[in-house]
Amino acid sequence: MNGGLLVEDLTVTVGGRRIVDHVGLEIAQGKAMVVLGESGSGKSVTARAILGLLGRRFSVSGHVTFNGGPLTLGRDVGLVPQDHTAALDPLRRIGAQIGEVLRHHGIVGSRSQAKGRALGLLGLAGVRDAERVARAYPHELSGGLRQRALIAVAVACGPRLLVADEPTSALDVTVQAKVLDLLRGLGTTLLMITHDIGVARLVGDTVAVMSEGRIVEYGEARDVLGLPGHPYTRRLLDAEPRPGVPRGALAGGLA
Ligand SMILES: Nc1ncnc2c1ncn2[C@@H]1O[C@H](COP(=O)(O)OP(=O)(O)OP(=O)(O)O)[C@@H](O)[C@H]1O
Repeated sequence: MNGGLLVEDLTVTVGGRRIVDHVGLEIAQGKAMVVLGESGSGKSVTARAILGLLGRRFSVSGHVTFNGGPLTLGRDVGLVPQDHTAALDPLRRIGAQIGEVLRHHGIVGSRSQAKGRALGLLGLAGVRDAERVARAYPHELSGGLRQRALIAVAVACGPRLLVADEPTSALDVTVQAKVLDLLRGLGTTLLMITHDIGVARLVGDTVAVMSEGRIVEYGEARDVLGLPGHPYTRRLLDAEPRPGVPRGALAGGLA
């Protein structure tokens, strides 16, 4: 593969326990992959291992390449974290937090340049009233706006890969759909982690289903979510609330 993300044979152990087990993933440039699985299946640890963000307690092996070379956090890849309350500094205005990322990476030299650029990034993240949001402290904003602010931070350095870990799980359904649309529309290669099949349907070109640290099923989203081959995927799909379909119908029908 020439472009995109390639993860080969990724294994993570902690305290003698293997929590990610020989995981391989491939995302073509500009495409979106969703890693889907229940809580504790190893999705977040996989994402953090790919980004090199796991602490020393974790032992990590395997290969990660992006566009054929090593992956550099900040320059190549932006992270949209799960918890927008914890990820923003409560004591600093949103504009200053975005500006700091821009200056830290040498993208702008002066404070006034940083300010202008921060407003542009908030606009890109779908914020209509960028001036007001830039002046606000995190607690003055809705969850949806805080998540958009984090997207602005994540895309500040023009990354070609975005990793988003449950980016909309704290948002209500309408805001969730808008933020997912936005992430999808940015055109970067996207790795999204979720336990929500609805999110996987909206975002994924491809879907990898994870259970107990392993990828149990992997393929085009329409195939994996339309006609799942693995019993675990069928159980996940069957637990999805859908109007008019009795629970158990899918697992029973395909088993
Ligand atoms: N710091 C840690 N020390 C020890 N074990 C950990 C640590 N972090 C995660 N784990 C274990 O690794 C496994 C995978 O966790 P992970 O957070 O990747 O799951 P997940 O699929 O992302 O779940 P969730 O959706 O709840 O975040 C779990 O069994 C978890 O207990």
